[in-house]
Amino acid sequence: MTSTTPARSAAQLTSVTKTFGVAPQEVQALRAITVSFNAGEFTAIMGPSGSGKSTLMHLTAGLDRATSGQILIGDTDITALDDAALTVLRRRQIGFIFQSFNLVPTLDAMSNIALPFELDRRAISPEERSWIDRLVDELGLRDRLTHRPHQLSGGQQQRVAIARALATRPDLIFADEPTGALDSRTSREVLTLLADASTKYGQSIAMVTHDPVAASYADRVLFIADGQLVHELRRSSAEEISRAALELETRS
Ligand SMILES: Nc1ncnc2c1ncn2[C@@H]1O[C@H](COP(=O)(O)OP(=O)(O)OP(=O)(O)O)[C@@H](O)[C@H]1O
Repeated sequence: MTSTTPARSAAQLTSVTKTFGVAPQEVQALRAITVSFNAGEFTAIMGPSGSGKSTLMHLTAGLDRATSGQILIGDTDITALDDAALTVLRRRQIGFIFQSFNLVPTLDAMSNIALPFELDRRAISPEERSWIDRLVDELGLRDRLTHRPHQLSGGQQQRVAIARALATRPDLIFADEPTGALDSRTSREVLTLLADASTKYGQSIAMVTHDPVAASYADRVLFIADGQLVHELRRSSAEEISRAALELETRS
């Protein structure tokens, strides 16, 4: 993308708040957050434990509802959608990579990868088939396709989860600590693949991580503290990201 091309927003949050529970026990998990995730951009989300990272991701992905504010996915205001419409939008436009992989234990690797199509009750087109073939090869899963999750290593399970999230080429991908369970070599492969998905295929990736090395693969890093956006860095080294995180922690 050149600097003259206006960035297309894959998701836009405006003054989004999220409150859990009721007074006097209520928790303000997000406090009037305004942020956009552009198409083709890889964003890392960092912040201390309990700062609201997962909540931000879950609301933007339509897995939970905001207390107030507006969330656009593409041009659609998801805060105005009913649950059925939200489920369809999520299935078609959003991919998830959870820390726990969320693979179906009774299905083999290929069936897990094809699950989003199955759930959407549609056949895989020839074009999609060749894309999936490519993912399978790039992720080194070719000789593991008939294995079920318990027959795969943690890193292989994570790669199946990543192939599944990318298979339908969703506009937006959310990843919660995607490299948490991986060794450093597999982590690098996974992060490179996520970065490629954004640059080569225009997908918008939002990744929650505690790891400055993982965050250094992103185009920008958002720092959240106490439910608010407190800092943002453009592409930075792991050292710069660590330093910023440390400064923000000592400030609070
Ligand atoms: N379902 C819930 N009910 C009540 N409080 C919640 C709920 N989910 C999150 N919270 C609270 O909201 C705040 C933000 O939580 P969140 O999980 O978004 O933080 P996080 O930054 O992702 O933390 P971590 O890095 O530890 O995963 C925390 O104080 C948490 O206890």
